[in-house]
Amino acid sequence: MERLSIRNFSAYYGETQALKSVSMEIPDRQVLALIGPSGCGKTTFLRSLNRMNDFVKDFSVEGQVLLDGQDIYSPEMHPVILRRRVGMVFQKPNPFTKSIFENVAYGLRIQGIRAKSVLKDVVEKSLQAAALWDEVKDRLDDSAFALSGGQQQRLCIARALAVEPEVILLDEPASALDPISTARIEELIQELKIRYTIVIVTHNMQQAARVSDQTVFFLNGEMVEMGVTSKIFTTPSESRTEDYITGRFG
Ligand SMILES: Nc1ncnc2c1ncn2[C@@H]1O[C@H](COP(=O)(O)OP(=O)(O)OP(=O)(O)O)[C@@H](O)[C@H]1O
Repeated sequence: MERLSIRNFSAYYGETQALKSVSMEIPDRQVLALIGPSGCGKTTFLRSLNRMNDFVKDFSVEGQVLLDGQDIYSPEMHPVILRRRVGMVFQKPNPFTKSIFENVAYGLRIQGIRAKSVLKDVVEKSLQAAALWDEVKDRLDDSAFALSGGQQQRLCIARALAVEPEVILLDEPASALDPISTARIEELIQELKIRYTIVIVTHNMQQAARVSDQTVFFLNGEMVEMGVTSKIFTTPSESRTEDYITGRFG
């Protein structure tokens, strides 16, 4: 079953068209990797899935993004609730200037949840799901900035998980991390897909091949091809995909 359906979706920054009538079905509980050369529209596409682009002046869209059948750009969809359902983790870890505990509890606090027992429970579960609990359980009151970059990124993932999203968007989540931290994030993605739908932008083709079930290749705002990752990386249907993955351009 698909979690997200994208139908003839175009996006514009003013007059500049960044996405050209993209259509795809994003299945539930799988990892979808978005690949393509710089400027092809990967980030624009990712940020369109939880309306992060609403903050960009003169940004506009055409077509539809359906989350469980509901158009996320319809007036009935509240962007704050949408972003709770479709969480996002950015390229550079961006913890808040708060304790480890309060970073994870943040989303619940803004929902008005105050009960200590509930907060503690959710913080522990989220940190466990983000594979960080064992490293931080004895110092939850320390500043988030006392953590390493890789730990901070897992903290940001825990923060996203705490509000129980359905979809997690990852924008090059490991590009600022060392190889060991990167491997941990990749392992974590494999664990998370049991429960969540994951969409990841990556410049690292080996990473896309390792972590994703399906891969989509973008070029100049156009979706060239989408398919099972092993097929895209071995026998793509389109010569433009082949040129890119074999390093002939991009
Ligand atoms: N805030 C913005 N204002 C105007 N144009 C933008 C903005 N953000 C992106 N663009 C343009 O939209 C197009 C797609 O950019 P986007 O960032 O989505 O590409 P990308 O594939 O994620 O690139 P990269 O791999 O370099 O991050 C580019 O032509 C870019 O210049």
